[in-house]
Amino acid sequence: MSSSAAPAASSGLSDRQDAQRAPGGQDSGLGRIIDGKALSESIRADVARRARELAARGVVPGLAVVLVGDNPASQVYVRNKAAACEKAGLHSRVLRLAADISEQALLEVVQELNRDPAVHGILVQLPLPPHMDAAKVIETIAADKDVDGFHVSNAGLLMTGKPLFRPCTPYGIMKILESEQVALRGAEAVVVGASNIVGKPMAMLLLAAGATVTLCNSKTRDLGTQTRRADVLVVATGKPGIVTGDMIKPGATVIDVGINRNADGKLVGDVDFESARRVAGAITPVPGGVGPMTIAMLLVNTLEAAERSLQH
Ligand SMILES: Nc1nc2c(c(=O)[nH]1)N[C@@H](CN(C=O)c1ccc(C(=O)N[C@@H](CCC(=O)O)C(=O)O)cc1)CN2
Repeated sequence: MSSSAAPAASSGLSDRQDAQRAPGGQDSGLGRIIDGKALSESIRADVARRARELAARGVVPGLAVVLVGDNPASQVYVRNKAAACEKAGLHSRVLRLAADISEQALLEVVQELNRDPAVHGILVQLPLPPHMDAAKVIETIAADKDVDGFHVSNAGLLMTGKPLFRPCTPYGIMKILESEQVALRGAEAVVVGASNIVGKPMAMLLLAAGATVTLCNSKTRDLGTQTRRADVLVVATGKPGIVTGDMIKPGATVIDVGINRNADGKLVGDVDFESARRVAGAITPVPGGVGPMTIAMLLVNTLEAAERSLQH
């Protein structure tokens, strides 16, 4: 990590990052580990409080989760979503469908949920089996129940600066940056990975917050030249170790979205954590960084869908 301790305005670091440096401008040598689990728990507690207020007005927020097939990771995520709902006082319904169900039958399940007034939020767990057109399935979800924020209408609203539902992972990352007091206005933000679920909406949210955004993809030449400019670096490629410490600007905030299992069965991100931590000002770990925030923000989106239902 850099040994200079310039003020936040010129270093590109948050106040908290600068404050963390030792007196005399000496660094500890390691970036701080951002605790996404703790932050997600405080958000979930707030959702629980708001859900109790809604319940007092006669509305229990309801989430329907559709799981097609038996992908082991998806089964865990869906179980965790249902458990998180229950803990926060939200009602959840999990619909488990066989891997060989027809696309038409799945669309009918979604349409039925669209009509159900007790269901405020609907999500179809991804990935879907290969015989399904995921985009078609997502477009079938009513946009005002699309708590994943993946529907083309919600993508358009986000792009034009009037978001209804923000996709949960990028939304969770924005909450992490806010809680870390990272100054985004005028900051250089680099997003590696241009998926519809994470990279593209992430770029939109950072842009809306005033950052200058570079969105890299799998064809970006000399990735390190781009990433080394970043005050805020978000990596979401699904490629373990694609970003190493030498590709990071000293003091940068590094957000690792990757969840990969290495040869030893250990979960690792897309960022090489050990080398990155020697350069970054702060970094999210895997596990315990972005992942828990994804589920917390799903609860927020579901709760807000239910709150909006009272306004109609
Ligand atoms: N319909 C959707 N499908 C998928 C989404 C999504 O947001 N909507 N995102 C991912 C999976 N996902 C949620 O669905 C998800 C992934 C990881 C975590 C998480 O908490 N990870 C933990 C580690 C968990 C483990 O031990 O495996 C962590 O990072 O600490 C939550 C949600 C793809 N599909």
